[in-house]
Amino acid sequence: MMKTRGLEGVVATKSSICSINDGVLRYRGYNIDELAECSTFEEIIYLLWYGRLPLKDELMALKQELNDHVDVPSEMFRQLKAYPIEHTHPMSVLRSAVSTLGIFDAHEDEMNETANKAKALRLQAKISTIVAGLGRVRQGKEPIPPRHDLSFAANFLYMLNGELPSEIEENAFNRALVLHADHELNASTFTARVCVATLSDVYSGITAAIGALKGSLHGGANGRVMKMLEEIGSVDRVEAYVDQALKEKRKIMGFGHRVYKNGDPRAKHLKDMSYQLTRLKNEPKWYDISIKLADILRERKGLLPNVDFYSASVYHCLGIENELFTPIFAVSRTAGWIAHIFEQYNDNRLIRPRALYIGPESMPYIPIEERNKVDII
Ligand SMILES: CC(=O)SCCNC(=O)CCNC(=O)[C@H](O)C(C)(C)COP(=O)(O)OP(=O)(O)OC[C@H]1O[C@@H](n2cnc3c(N)ncnc32)[C@H](O)[C@@H]1OP(=O)(O)O
Ligand SMILES: O=C([O-])CC(=O)C(=O)O
Repeated sequence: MMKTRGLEGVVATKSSICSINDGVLRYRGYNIDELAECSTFEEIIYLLWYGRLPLKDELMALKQELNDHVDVPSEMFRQLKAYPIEHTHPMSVLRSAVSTLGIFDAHEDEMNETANKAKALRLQAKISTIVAGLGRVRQGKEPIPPRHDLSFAANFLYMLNGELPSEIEENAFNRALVLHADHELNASTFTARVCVATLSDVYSGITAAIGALKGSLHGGANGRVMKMLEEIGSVDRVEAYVDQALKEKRKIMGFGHRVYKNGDPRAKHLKDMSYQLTRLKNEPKWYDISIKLADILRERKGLLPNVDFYSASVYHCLGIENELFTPIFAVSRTAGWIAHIFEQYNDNRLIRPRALYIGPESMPYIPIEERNKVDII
């Protein structure tokens, strides 16, 4: 029986989508550094789903298809407004919204490659509209209908902020989407694969994955990073904050990683973007606090920033509220989840491990009339 806590180091499946070897992250063999510099999120969707980079016309066709499906049923937003949004985390709303989207899809339970690809496309296009609309509704504003002529990144920022992003903003958001798109067998991807390995549908797989991404040990850390930076407030308060947190044995959000022990290769890109955007928006303190925090944690605990750390100040500078950071992570990771769902369907076997039972054995059943505490504990 396997006894590794949290399945650390366990190889649970074969995959040709994403690799992490010697601290180097690759999508389908392409180094993340090169993809972050050169590619668009639409290209990454193609790469993850179809296994190779697209040709020009293939990329055009994918962009067209995404744009064709970017509208969501008006009923979706009516439902969204009916949720008690003021006191519900947007990840919970998103979890319900994606599940609802499945209900509106007449082909939800159709199980063949063509139908699954069509559902994936609809989901990837619409999840962006839902998250941007949710961001608006949370601020008491009306959702803005998507445009059909913009890049994935620009359309999201347009639907959220009501104005076209600058080139710098569009590029930064595109790069963040590229960097978050997939990450081997992380907890939410594993969840999606377990779900669809029962031959459940794509919407169920993504809904399950959203539930897993929400947690603070996973994607839920990014919003909490910004909350922490705000709580710290200035560079001269960083040291005292870290001392107190470590004394109370609190986890510092955005640091540490199960797989990377010498640093997350995505963090340096987000760090550069954080520097650029905090200067551009005249809010340098978020970067300065982040740098000091990272220096102290490296010195004291050998802990290094993960993908969630610098993405916080990046999103903040793009005018996005903290609570929407994790839903945005989900918009990007949907590309990876879907690639893994396809891979799972293509060579499926039910995922059903065993547990090492450590509870009591051979307990005699005592009828309730005769039961007392001593007999049952
Ligand atoms: C997209 C993503 O999911 S990236 C991860 C996002 N999550 C976070 O940023 C939350 C903060 N980080 C963490 O909780 C962890 O580092 C995780 C969940 C990412 C990895 O967890 P694990 O691989 O299980 O490592 P584990 O929690 O056992 O940590 C090992 C040691 O480092 C410490 N440690 C790890 N991360 C942190 C942290 N962020 N702050 C303080 N201490 C930490 C642990 O307390 C533990 O110390 P101990 O051995 O003295 O008990
Ligand atoms: O791989 C992990 O465990 C978490 C992570 O960084 C991600 O999902 O991007």
